[in-house]
Amino acid sequence: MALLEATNITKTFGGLTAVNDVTLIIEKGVIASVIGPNGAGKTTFFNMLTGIYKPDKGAILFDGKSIAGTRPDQIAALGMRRTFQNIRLFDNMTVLENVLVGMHTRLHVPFWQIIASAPGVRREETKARDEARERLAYVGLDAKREELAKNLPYGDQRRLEIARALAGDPKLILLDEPTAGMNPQETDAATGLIRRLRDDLGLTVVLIEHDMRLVMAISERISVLDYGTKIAEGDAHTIRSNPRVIEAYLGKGAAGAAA
Ligand SMILES: Nc1ncnc2c1ncn2[C@@H]1O[C@H](COP(=O)(O)OP(=O)(O)OP(=O)(O)O)[C@@H](O)[C@H]1O
Repeated sequence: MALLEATNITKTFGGLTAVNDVTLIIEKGVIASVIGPNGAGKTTFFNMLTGIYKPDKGAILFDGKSIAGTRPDQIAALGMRRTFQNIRLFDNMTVLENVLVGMHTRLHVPFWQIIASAPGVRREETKARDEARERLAYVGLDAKREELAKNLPYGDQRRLEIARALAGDPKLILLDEPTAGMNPQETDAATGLIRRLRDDLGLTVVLIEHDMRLVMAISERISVLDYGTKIAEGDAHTIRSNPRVIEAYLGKGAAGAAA
């Protein structure tokens, strides 16, 4: 069974169809990418998967459960986590606190115990801190855990977003432009990290990415959106030579010129 099955989903904003009847099936354990020119509907698509928008039409099954229209926090608790195109960290919190926030869906103490600062709460807190530090160590940021998020270099902020997404022990992680704004060294490090998420942690990874070198190197399956419609799908070799994809990126007539 696929981990994620989004079937025929559509989202319109006023007169604009941002995502048009798109189907995406993600098998467990793959690294997949969704690509397409600016405004193609990629982020809107992610926003429907993660509950930020409800699709106007279509079905989304995650791990066998129907989730279209489910709240983002509930979807996160089911094991689908994401990072954002525009980094969304709590700037004035420390690196460690940012990861602890990501774990809130998993704390198992009732609200009244938190108010009363009961021993059970302290135990949970210690456990949560240990786990958060483990995630930070995994992305290489444990030594910076007491720094404010806003003071981290850009590449570290993106890694912190990944650590926070990992804090919920997800099954599926959606990365929206994980290397945007990175220099080549940071991009190489991020590529290695994304591979390890799958190879070491067994996660399923779906990314939106504009860096074609990264997409082609890392993805087993690539889906291409253009004006909200899926125009191609397949492995890197298939996508690279698809005339509709070349046209979408380079304009009409480009496919012939590129051949
Ligand atoms: N909340 C919204 N209200 C109105 N229009 C929107 C909204 N969100 C997205 N759109 C429009 O939907 C279309 C798809 O946008 P989306 O951000 O999903 O594209 P994208 O492929 O992620 O683009 P980029 O690569 O530039 O991030 C665009 O025309 C965009 O202007």
